[in-house]
Amino acid sequence: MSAATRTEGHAERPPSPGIALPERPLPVNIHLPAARPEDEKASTLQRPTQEQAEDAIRTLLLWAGDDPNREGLLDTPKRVAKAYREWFCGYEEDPVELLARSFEEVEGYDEMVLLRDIRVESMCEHHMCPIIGKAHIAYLPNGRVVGISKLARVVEAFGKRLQIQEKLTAQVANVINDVLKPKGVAVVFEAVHQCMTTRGVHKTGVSMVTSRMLGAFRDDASTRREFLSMIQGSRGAGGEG
Ligand SMILES: Nc1nc2c(ncn2[C@@H]2O[C@H](COP(=O)(O)OP(=O)(O)OP(=O)(O)O)[C@@H](O)[C@H]2O)c(=O)[nH]1
Ligand SMILES: [Zn+2]
Repeated sequence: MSAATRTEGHAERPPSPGIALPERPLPVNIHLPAARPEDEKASTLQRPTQEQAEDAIRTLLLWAGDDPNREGLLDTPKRVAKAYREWFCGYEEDPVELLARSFEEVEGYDEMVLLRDIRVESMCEHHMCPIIGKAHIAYLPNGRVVGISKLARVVEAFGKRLQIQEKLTAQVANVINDVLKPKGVAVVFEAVHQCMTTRGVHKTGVSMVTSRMLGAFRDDASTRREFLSMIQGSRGAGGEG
């Protein structure tokens, strides 16, 4: 379906005041990092206008079987377009930049740093349904540490995109490893996929667990065990989704 699809009655719609648009303008070109350098060209896309995005949502309202021109739905395209700015704000973030500032005055601290139970809100790229859960991130510093909130920000930056959980897990671990160059990184995600609970197979109480271990966490079983035992008490995706 084209994002620019128009629906009947669009021209007669009254203006819909009252919904403030986000202040920060979106870049017109969408640049997605290419998996391989040869894909670089194909990954630059033109962003539709706000009007085109709202038209696309009107089309989906019709597709759902409702009338986009009834009073309750008049502002919905604008609201949904605004909500997309929140749900997908990760595309505007650079995770490398988030980790750029680190601190070396750590008095030789070289034990594990663990951030447990980081709330995860992502969106499944197959159905555009929420993925809700928790992440646990640990690393073994190699002379420097990062501000601890930055690890949670990295989860946000990759989470607030269209994802599959395996890729999300790998991206978080890889960027910490690449930028901080620690002795090891361990990342575990536990999440409920609403595409499995609210539709399709309709299985509730199921969470998906993914992990990526790098460096010492991959090579040394006792380091990995220590990490796993430290997150043991907080297992579970949080009962949501
Ligand atoms: N591996 C993986 N699969 C996911 C993730 N999120 C959703 N899926 C699955 O992606 C699959 C897409 O399967 P398809 O057969 O193409 O889509 P579908 O017909 O809607 O599948 P059903 O969900 O089984 O109804 C489904 O099995 C989903 O459960 C994820 O993060 N990782
Ligand atoms: Zn899905």
